[in-house]
Amino acid sequence: MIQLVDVTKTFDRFAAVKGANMMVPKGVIYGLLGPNGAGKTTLLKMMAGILRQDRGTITIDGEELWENVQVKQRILFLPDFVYFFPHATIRQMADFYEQLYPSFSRGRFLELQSVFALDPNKKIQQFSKGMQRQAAFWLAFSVQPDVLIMDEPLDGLDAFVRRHVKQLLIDEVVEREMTVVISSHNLRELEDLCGTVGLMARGVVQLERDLDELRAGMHKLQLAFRDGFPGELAERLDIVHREERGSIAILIVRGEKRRIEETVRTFHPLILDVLPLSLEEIFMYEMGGDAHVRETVVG
Ligand SMILES: Nc1ncnc2c1ncn2[C@@H]1O[C@H](COP(=O)(O)OP(=O)(O)OP(=O)(O)O)[C@@H](O)[C@H]1O
Repeated sequence: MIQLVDVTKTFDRFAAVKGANMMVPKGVIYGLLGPNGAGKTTLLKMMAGILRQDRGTITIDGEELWENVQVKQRILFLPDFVYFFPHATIRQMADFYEQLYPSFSRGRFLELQSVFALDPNKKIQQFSKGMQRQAAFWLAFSVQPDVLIMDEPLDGLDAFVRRHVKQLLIDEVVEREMTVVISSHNLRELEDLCGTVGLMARGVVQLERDLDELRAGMHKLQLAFRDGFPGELAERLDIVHREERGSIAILIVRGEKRRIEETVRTFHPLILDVLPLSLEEIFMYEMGGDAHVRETVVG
């Protein structure tokens, strides 16, 4: 489990991360969402032990991270701009990773050659940007880390490779209980991958949600009543949004579907339809007040 408590990082008096709290259980894929400049990269670098926080604590399975070699050997960080030694080939980088990480698996490296289809003896700098990113994934999966932290890693990968990489991530989580933290400014990019999403804005993790719970906790209703919408019903529901289209009322309501239906039925509606909401719609309503964050994250 990764835990951040009251973590702050300031650059030249500018607080990029301001008292952030975050909890990532073992064996989940956690999506860190947020607009440009929200503080995601700064937070991930601290979580990977590359940057030191000014205040607060970061622990992995209860152990302090900073300058703790044993803990850091279990973590791999994939930055948004991946660095390779000048003139190095994938094979040479693999040799380097093998020295650095006791968990590096030569067998896994050879196995993944068929997935990534890159020449391991070619200089990485001669690959295209997307191919270099694939090389970084190939090496990362060969390291078999307990914790994989990635900063917008899917940018620049074509749809085919992206699907393969997502599947490999899911397999590693299911088979080895690897913990994954992945940042993006696009909810759509993460929704088929992540179980939990944290939303970061202005240096703070504003909300953390389990996506299944989020989906189960908000619904869209279409309702009609013989004598207009009963005022008492509005008081008994947790209404996030309401609009009228002729005699039909459209409501966005927080709560469990069965309970909402039971409550509405006691008012004898002529029409009661409960419609599913997309994750994007749910996020939009959850972040109602913050139009900038909402637009950047859900597009
Ligand atoms: N080394 C640094 N020195 C000064 N300011 C920095 C430094 N690194 C980050 N910042 C500032 O901290 C804020 C957060 O930056 P960060 O890169 O963490 O955001 P982000 O959420 O990853 O953004 P993006 O989605 O654009 O990559 C920005 O205002 C940035 O200018």
